[in-house]
Amino acid sequence: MRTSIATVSLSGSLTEKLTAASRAGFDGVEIFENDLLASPLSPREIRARCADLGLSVDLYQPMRDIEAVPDDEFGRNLRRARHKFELMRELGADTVLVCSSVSPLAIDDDGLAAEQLSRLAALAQDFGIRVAYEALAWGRHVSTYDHAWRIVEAAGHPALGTCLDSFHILSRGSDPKGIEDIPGAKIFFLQLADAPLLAMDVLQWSRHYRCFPGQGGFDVAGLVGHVLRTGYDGPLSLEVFNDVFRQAEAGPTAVDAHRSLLVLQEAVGVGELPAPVVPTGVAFAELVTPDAEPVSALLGALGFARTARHRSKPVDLWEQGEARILVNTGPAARRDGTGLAAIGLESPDPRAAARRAEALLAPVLPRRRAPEDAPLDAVAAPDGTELFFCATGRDPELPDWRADFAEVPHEPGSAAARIDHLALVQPWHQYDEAALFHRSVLGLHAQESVDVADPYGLLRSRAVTNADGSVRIALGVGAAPADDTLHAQHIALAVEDVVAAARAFRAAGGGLLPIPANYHDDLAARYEFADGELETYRGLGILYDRDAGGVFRHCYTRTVGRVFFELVERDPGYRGYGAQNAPVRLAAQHAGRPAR
Ligand SMILES: O=C(O)c1ccc(O)c(O)c1
Ligand SMILES: [Mg+2]
Repeated sequence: MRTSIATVSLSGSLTEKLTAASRAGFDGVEIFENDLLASPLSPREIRARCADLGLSVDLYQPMRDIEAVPDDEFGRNLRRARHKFELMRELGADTVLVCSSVSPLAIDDDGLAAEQLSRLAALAQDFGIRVAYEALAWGRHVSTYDHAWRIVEAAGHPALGTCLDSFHILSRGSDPKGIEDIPGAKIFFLQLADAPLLAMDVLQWSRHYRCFPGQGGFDVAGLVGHVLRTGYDGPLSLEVFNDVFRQAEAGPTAVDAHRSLLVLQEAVGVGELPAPVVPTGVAFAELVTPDAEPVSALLGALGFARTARHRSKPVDLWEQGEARILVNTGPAARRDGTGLAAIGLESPDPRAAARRAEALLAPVLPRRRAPEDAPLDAVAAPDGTELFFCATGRDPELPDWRADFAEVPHEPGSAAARIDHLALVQPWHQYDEAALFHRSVLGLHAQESVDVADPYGLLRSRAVTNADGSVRIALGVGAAPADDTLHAQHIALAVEDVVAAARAFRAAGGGLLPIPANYHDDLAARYEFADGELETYRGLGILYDRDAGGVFRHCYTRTVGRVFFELVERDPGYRGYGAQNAPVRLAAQHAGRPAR
């Protein structure tokens, strides 16, 4: 289907918005009047720019407070409309959106509304323009889509149809099934937006919190299904008022937006995307560091052995049980400092996984870094993390990343560990995008978002997982840029006995994050422990959580650069990540930071 986006959904000048929409692959745009008014380009020049960019002008909007008013007022409205229709002719836009009136002058009289809209449509028709009437959820007398349709139907003018907007329909709790009672040819336009489920005034909700389909709590795909069954054949158009997107760079937002429509079309059974290939485990996590020494010391104390070295690059492989960490001291590290740069995901079909990612607009990374390297499929996540699709030692037909590594002499490791989860820091404006990306590109399931108090801000975190929990990625975002997200990036290792692992780590010279005594005093109030158990936790800085499925015990290492490790002992039924304890952890990490 054709895809379109309202210019209000993107940041920047009108030309920046148009360029971003075109680059991301949209077919058309809805031009918001304010964007046009503020543009130095004339309507004709805007039309030419859109044509150059391969964009059609699918809608001009909005016209407000037109209908159901006293006759003299309506006369003035028609005069205003004539001006706009002349402008639209220059602009090359053939459909105008009219929002249901919010004016105190509007009269609660459907007959009058129908008659005046019909007169407006007659004028529009002279200009070759169609009028699409939309019910705003906060309209004065018309606030539901079925009401707007009844008025359009009563008007009975060929140049008058309705515009459906998923936000207005779903925020009001209207049943979208009734859409199927509208003839598709009378649905002149379809605007799509999702939103998080919030209990707030609907106007504020609409103007500040809309998001792209799949990023909120509405069943937008279900609504689109109803619309398609009417025979609607216009574009799927995104109209998203969102405070974050207003500030974020238009280019990435437009890509995010277009991805949401690709996923939506897949959900309603139109368009063709390669099927998701869900990862089945974590092959490795890759740290980059300009200084291998502290990272090696940390890994050594955690029980990892350096088992192999890359044949052509400054990359070491460290292993412990099933957990594998690559330590890369190449050029990227000198630029970015110590951090988590890449994740290897076990994939049943690495090529197909990459094809889906590419179809969903993920940047594809070169398959071969050097002529002698194994050809690996990899893409970049929105936060820049490189995702490698791996087949580790599974199939001689598939390239194995380990073939690039030559074993080095090492002691056999004793401890058993695997990667329980990885926590990534998202850019502040890409939290929703990150969840949609991991869900749609990787086929992971997104858990509820949790808010965690940080002494200097708020951390929001949302985990994406596969069905058996062998892939768990926590996507976090801090309120404050850069500095306060310092302590969110980490690698959590699942161990069989966290007490033994913490003791061994400490005995090997590792530094555990100290946890305040108040925390353990509170644990004593909340739970009953065996004799000495709590004292053990207190001594090691082990935190404790419990849900219906079981117990979670965990502790943290000191931070190196932007990354730290967590040791976790998870009962199989426990689903969380100890979010309950995260404020204490964050405070302890801040307290332990060198003074600035
Ligand atoms: O918030 C508004 O005023 C507004 C304007 C035009 C729309 O299409 C809409 O859904 C909302
Ligand atoms: Mg709308």
